[in-house]
Amino acid sequence: MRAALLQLTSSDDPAANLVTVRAMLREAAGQGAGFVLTPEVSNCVSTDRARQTAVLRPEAEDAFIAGCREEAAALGIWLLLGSVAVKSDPPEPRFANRSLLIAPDGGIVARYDKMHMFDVQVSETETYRESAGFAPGDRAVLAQTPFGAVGLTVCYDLRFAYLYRALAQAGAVVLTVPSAFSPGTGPDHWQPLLQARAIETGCYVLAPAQTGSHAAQAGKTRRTYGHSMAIDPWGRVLLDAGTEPGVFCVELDPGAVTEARRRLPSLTHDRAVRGLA
Ligand SMILES: O=C(O)CNC(=O)[C@H](CS)NC(=O)CCC(=O)C(=O)O
Repeated sequence: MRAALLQLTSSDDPAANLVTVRAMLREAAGQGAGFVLTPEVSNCVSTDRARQTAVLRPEAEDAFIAGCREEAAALGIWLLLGSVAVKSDPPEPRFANRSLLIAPDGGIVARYDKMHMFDVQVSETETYRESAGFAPGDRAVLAQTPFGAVGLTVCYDLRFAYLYRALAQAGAVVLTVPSAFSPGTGPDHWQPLLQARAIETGCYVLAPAQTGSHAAQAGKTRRTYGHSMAIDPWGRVLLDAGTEPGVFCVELDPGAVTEARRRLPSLTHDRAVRGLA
């Protein structure tokens, strides 16, 4: 199975982003990919609440999602919309940061709302308050596919190892981490965390990312770290996409999951943690 990671510099215009993503989906399918993954908030990178309120829609009315489903069906590919920002069901006023897995017939087979909110002051000049705009999800999601069970996560979730362990112990062989990682944390944390999650679980870790300078919003330019990555179940880096947008392919071998877990079966060696109460 060939997977393709799309590295994007999404703008705050969902219609323009759709045109870009559809072209890249065709390029990925042309390169033989049967599973294509996009980064966090592929439909709209924006920190401007008024702009988001104007352009974002509930999932069922979102033209970006509809267009991507149509393209996936036309190409006959599996598609992970790493995440899309969508309006939540009332009365929740905040948006959902939602990962959608789309089957080759265009149907949505799994949806996961990002659980951990990035409420962090990375430095004097870099502060994030994700929970102000987004409502966190409260359940993990494992999706069955012909290439194995896929555990859905998003970006900052990466720092919470228990989620990945639970997904792997529930049967995941692929873990997805679509992201818009911050330039202040990416250089030191992104790759080691992705490798740790792969090593701990014996899963493939697929992490398509936003990259570069996004449209200025409310006077501030949003920057993201890029470096979309694929890690194999032994923890080796299969792909580092650098910082330019593009389509990046990797080969997935289900046998590699079995082999990594045979050599290092730590996933079955859990002990209860006692003595701290
Ligand atoms: O706000 C949006 O447009 C979409 N959401 C994001 O970009 C989120 C919250 S600001 N980014 C992260 O989770 C980065 C985590 C990170 O960088 C780390 O864990 O170090």
